[in-house]
Amino acid sequence: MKYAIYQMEVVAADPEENRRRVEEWVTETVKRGDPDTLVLPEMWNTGYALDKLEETADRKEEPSASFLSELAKKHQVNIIGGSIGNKKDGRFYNTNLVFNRAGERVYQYDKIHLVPMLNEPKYLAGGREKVQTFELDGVKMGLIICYDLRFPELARQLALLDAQVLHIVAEWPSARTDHWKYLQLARAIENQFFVVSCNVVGSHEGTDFAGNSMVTDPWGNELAVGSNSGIETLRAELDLSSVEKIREDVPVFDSRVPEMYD
Ligand SMILES: NC(=O)CCC(=O)C(=O)O
Repeated sequence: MKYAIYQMEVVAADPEENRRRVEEWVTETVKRGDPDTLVLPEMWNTGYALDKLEETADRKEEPSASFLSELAKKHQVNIIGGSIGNKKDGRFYNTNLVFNRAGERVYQYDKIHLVPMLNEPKYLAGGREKVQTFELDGVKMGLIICYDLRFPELARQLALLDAQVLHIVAEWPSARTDHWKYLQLARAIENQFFVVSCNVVGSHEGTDFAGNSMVTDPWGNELAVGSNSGIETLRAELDLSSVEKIREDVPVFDSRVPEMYD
């Protein structure tokens, strides 16, 4: 499966401009290569201007859901739609959306863990639905959002549901770049699946974002890494047969003793 990842700069509180950037990137990226799956970052519509969500956030995933669905259908490409600032049932959420090549929404997830360092608990409600897998082109996959990466239980839950690829969409600050990179390697190695991440660059109100979007294979090899501060398209091709091979060579899942952990 061929990936293209948009390490973008999000304009805080300007969803229209961000949609323009995403549409231009999707069109150019599909024209220049032949990706199967595109990946966008966290909160790509509103950025981290959380005090402006009343004016800028989607309402029940619109207009982002229709926008992404149309792009997926038009270009016949799967889209891991990062996440969006989203209002539903009177509260704001950090909501992920995934679309297949037919433009069908195959997954939706609200970020569970709210990050205190970016004031999320003051403005957002945390999702309370368990993570699930979804399928794109017959491959089982999972997704978590940024701070969720620090909670290994989520990634393990997805591995136990047989995910072959974990996506992480993020706006991770450069103050903790090492954590961002090492935690991804750990999640890939301990769960023996691919980890595909998409972070942003640029800054908002004194917080610089770390770039370093990554593709890591189930052995912990880095197949692609973005720069610290450049707007970039990362491309990588995943050989999904390596998941089974590595799980045979180092049979972690057969060696588990779940009654000792639960
Ligand atoms: N957007 C985020 O969730 C940032 C997470 C973060 O800064 C950290 O875990 O450190």
